[in-house]
Order: sequence, then C-alpha cells, then structure tokens
Amino acid sequence: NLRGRGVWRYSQAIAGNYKKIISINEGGTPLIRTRTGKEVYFKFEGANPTGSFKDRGMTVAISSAVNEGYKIVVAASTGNTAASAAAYSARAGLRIYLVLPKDKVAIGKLAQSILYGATILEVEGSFDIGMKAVIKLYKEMGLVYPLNSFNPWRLEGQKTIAYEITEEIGVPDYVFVPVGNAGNIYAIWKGFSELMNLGIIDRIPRMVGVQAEGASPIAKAIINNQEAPQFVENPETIATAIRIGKPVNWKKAMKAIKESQGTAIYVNDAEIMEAQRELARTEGIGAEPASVASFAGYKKAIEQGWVDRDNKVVMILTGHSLKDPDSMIRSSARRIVVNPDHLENIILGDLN
Ligand SMILES: Cc1ncc(COP(=O)(O)O)c(/C=C/C(=O)C(=O)O)c1O
Repeated sequence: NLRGRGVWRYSQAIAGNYKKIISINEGGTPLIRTRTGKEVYFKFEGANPTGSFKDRGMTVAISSAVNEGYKIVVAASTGNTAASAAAYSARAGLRIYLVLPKDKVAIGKLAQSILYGATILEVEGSFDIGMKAVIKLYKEMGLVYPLNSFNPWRLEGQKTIAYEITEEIGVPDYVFVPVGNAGNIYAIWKGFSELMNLGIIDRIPRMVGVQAEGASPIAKAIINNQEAPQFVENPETIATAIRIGKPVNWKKAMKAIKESQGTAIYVNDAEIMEAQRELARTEGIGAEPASVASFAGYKKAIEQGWVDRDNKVVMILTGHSLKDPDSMIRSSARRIVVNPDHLENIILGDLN
C-alpha cells in the first residue's frame, strides 16, 4: 500500500541513484467525493505543503539540482511555481531567483515567495516575458538550474496524481485539468499511460484541458482542429495562475489530449468565479480561481451534454483558495454591522 505522504515512494526508481532527496512530504492529497453521491471527485492539490500541485514536481526537480551539484536555481512563474520552488530551495539551501510578472501575482503566492526567502525579479508584462528571459538566462549561464515545467523532472513528480487516483478509485472516464503552461495535463496523462503500459490498468481516462477564455491558445487550437496553437500576446483572466499566452508544453499537452481521445475547452471569468463560489458553498472546498477552472469546465461539459452525471469524473483542484484572498473577498459576502447585545435579531429576522 503506497498511500501516505511523499511523492518519492512512487519515484523510488528515479531516486535510486539519488544520494539526497529534498521532500516536504508532498503528495497523498485528498480525493474528495462530491456530496451528490455520484462518482464525481475533486483531487484537492491545495493540501500540498505550499498549497498547490507544484510541490509534486518540485521535490524531484530540486533533488535533481542538488544531486547534480547546482547551487543556483531560477524559475519564471505566475505564482505557484514560485512559492513551491522557493520552499524547496530553502529546504535544500539553494539560492533562488524568481522572475514574476509585476503586479500580476496573487498576493498569497507573492507572500510565500517572500517568506521562503527568494530573490524576486519583477518584469513588466505577462508571465511569457519572464519565461522567455529565464530560458535565455539558463542557456547563457550554465551554472543556473531551470525549474519550469519544460524541465522533465517536474513532470516526473506531477504524474503521481494519476497513480494516487488509480489507487483509490481505479480509472475515471474523464479527468478535468486547468491548463496554463500545459505541463500538468501531460504529466497526469503520462502517469496513466505508464500504468497502462505496465498492465496495471486496461484503459486511460479522457483528458480534458480547461483554459480561461482570455488565455486559451490550446483550447482554441483543439476546438478549431489546428495542429499548433496561436499564441496570445496579451493573455487576460482573473485566474492569474493560468494567465499564460505561450505555453511551453503545448506540444505535450496536445499529444495527451489527442492520445486520450480527450478535448480542451475554455471558460470565462464569470464562470470561473461562479464555480469558485459554488464549490465552496456546496462542497465546502476552497480553491483559487485557476484551480476551479476544472470544475467550471466540468459544469460546462454537463450542460453541453458530452459528459454525463453518471460518468466517473475527477476534477483536479490545483491550488488552495488562500493563494488568492482578493478573489474570495470579491465573492458575494454577507457582512452585517451589528449591535453585539442583539445578535438574536439577525437570526430571528432571517427565520421570519
Ligand atoms: C493553481 C494552478 N492551476 C493550474 C495551473 C496550470 O498548470 P500548467 O498547465 O502545468 O502550467 C497553474 C500553473 C501555474 C504556473 O504556471 C506557475 O506557477 O508559474 C496553477 O498555479
């Protein structure tokens, strides 16, 4: 029984020749069944040490950097890769430089990156400008180790989401994944494919990528049956974690979607914010806007009729709600200034 915490119990093969493993007991996250009783589940990656699925990949990538003797690591990020990279670098004693889009990172993630001691380099414009700068930097400076998800070690950790789902409920019909830089949907597909190649399962789920309408190059390429996406110069969405116009892993993501007979769709900001509220107020689960894109996408698929309520479905909730407090405060709050001596009036008023 491999259940429990720590991605490494799955990746022992990788760790075989590793002398040092950097782990904060990531993985082993809750698979929460919807209260409707249907075979519909939420894989809550907000339960990871820094509150997102990124920790699964970071334990492998940072351990790889340490075992290969690097002392300096870098990452461009919309926030969660930053928070996770900063935590694991701190644990490994590595110096980390984060390249973030100025004023576009949700406050929780920026706060984490500061707390864990990263050097934060802020660029004007989108995440993609930072991503391009990091690729240029690591090509010019061999002494820096890149942590973004074109680094295959990241995906070797993130694929364990598939292992955990299969262990608990077998193979779903569909897995809904929010898509930004597009590494995670490929990693999860890779995990299921490996289990099938090993004969542990006899089919893999249809992978459904969900993007924010204002940052949906992959979804639009799939919908329009194009081989390659049209990159988005100025991606815009309230779901800042997936405000990415030029996904570095677009080829891998489209392979995963096609080979699994899946698809990719987009949802707008209003649908994302409605999904965040509904998830919190009906299921008691708090997830940040990009994270609930998977739920918004599922709702749309049910509405459009190509997914049935009796299908076995898993939605990956990729990040905790506390990452983006601003998004929560915008929800329809019920806040009443009261006379503390007469709280009963409010409740009686509601009951009448
Ligand atoms: C909550 C949340 N949900 C979904 C995604 C998309 O995953 P990918 O498609 O694998 O990129 C991200 C990605 C964040 C970053 O890319 C970053 O932190 O730099 C995220 O934080």
